[in-house]
Amino acid sequence: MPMEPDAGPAHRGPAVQDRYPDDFAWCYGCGRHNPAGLHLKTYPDGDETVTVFEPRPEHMAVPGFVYGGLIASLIDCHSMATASLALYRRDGHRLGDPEPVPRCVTASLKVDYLRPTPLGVPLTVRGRVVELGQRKAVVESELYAGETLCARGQVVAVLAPPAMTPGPAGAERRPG
Ligand SMILES: CCCCCCCC/C=C\CCCCCCCC(=O)SCCNC(=O)CCNC(=O)[C@H](O)C(C)(C)COP(=O)(O)OP(=O)(O)OC[C@H]1O[C@@H](n2cnc3c(N)ncnc32)[C@H](O)[C@@H]1OP(=O)(O)O
Repeated sequence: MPMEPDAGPAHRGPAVQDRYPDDFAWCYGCGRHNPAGLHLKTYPDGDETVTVFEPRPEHMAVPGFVYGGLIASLIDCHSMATASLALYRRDGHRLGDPEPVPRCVTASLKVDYLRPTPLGVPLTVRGRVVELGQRKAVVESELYAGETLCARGQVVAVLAPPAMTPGPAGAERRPG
């Protein structure tokens, strides 16, 4: 049976971030072109999305626990990708289609830190769209360490204006 292009993370098709336009793929959290970035990858999983990331020792808050800013970054980039995928699907596309996935920017990011997040284990972020507008999506994401729910985010994503270009024309692009 042919592999469904967005049938879920088990199939390891393209990640949402693999399909952002090149000019918009420099984000510190998830830009595939940013050599110093975290390179987060978000995959569809049915009506949800999933990102798995194992924090490094330098992502420490206190020994043994993850820095809250990293947790916010995971929820932010994962939720943007979730919103982008929902807008892409709403336009009739599936991940793997040749058209690039539209890029969203974060309008609002709220994170509830429910319990300390341990270092040394992979973290899983799961997200779902709870409101989809013409240019806007509201996404709820949950971050787990193993089976333990450690943080929950609510994020408002807005479609980036298509005509805008990042940085001066012709300039060499640098991350940051
Ligand atoms: C890196 C900065 C990029 C800035 C943009 C550059 C151009 C795009 C180029 C390339 C895109 C790729 C870039 C990669 C990005 C990587 C991810 C990040 O790190 S993002 C960085 C942090 N985020 C910002 O810096 C956004 C700054 N804010 C804004 O630019 C505007 O406020 C923006 C675009 C978010 C909205 O402005 P409006 O004038 O286009 O649209 P309105 O009408 O105000 O809002 C649209 C809908 O969103 C709701 N909304 C807006 N702000 C909200 C808020 N704070 N809370 C709740 N809802 C909000 C509104 O109520 C409205 O909802 P209703 O359609 O009426 O239902």
